[in-house]
Amino acid sequence: DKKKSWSLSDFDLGRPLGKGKFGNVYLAREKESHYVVALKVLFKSQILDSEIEHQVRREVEIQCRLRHPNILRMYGYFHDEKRIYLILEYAKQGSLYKLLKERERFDEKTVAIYIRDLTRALLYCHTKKVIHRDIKPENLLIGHNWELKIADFGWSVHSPSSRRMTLCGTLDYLSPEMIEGKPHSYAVDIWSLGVLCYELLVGLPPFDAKDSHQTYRKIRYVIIKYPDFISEKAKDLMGRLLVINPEQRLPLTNVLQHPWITENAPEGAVPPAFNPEQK
Ligand SMILES: COc1ccc(/C=N/Nc2[nH]nc(C)c2C(=O)Nc2cccc(NC(C)=O)c2)cc1
Repeated sequence: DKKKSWSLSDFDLGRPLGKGKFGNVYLAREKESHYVVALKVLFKSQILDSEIEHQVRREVEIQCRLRHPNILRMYGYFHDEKRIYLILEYAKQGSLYKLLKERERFDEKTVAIYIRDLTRALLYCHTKKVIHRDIKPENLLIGHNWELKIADFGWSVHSPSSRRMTLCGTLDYLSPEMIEGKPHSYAVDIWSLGVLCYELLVGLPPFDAKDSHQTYRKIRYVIIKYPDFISEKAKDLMGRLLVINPEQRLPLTNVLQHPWITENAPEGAVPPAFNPEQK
């Protein structure tokens, strides 16, 4: 419940789920209800040194307000003298990044389901005036029933924004306007939807290159090669998302009506269970 103020003594701590730059994520169980959560522990010292306090504050205020089946819930937060603790939903299967590494790439029906669910989550975010700005496999978690959850709103902002991004992590998902430091809007999430669709189908991001200059160049001129196993309809959708001019990108509502989505992810279709032995 919202009123309660939480503290570490309310939880039994479990195994570490992952180690991040600013702290670690632990499996945890609330003592009274036995409810299982993920506790993201951030070190205040690290946050103050990196001057990302505003970013953490924004991540909390945004993620606490969002309620959607494909967005990882934040139930609350608390802090002690050294650390900030974010009480997050536990997504059992881990990151889509891990799953993609294990399976190399996914079939078109699975990818269409993930793109459908992600599009619905982004539509919801955009109605709440939130741009995620950092959609990539590392920031997408997979729940108990293999459903996709957008996590890590550390980079999200209230639109419109032209906040300079210190470029950390992969460049592969940056849109042309973000590379040029131009004011950007919701359309950056539409661009990254196209990048993600390609990477899930192929196993490599579309603008992958040996160095960042080549990646920049490929992004700015949208230089993409589609392997021949990609269907015409999938290519058509990606071609309408990976468009230089943000205004000309396919609006999210039209993504849900695209034939590749309606034919491969019909209403009610759910992601397949990935059994470890299924290769
Ligand atoms: C290493 O194998 C793993 C298998 C499953 C998990 C599940 N993580 N689930 C989560 N639920 N809510 C949150 C937040 C998380 C989470 O942050 N996971 C996480 C964090 C950092 C790295 C990873 N790594 C992987 C491989 O998933 C997962 C985490 C690790």
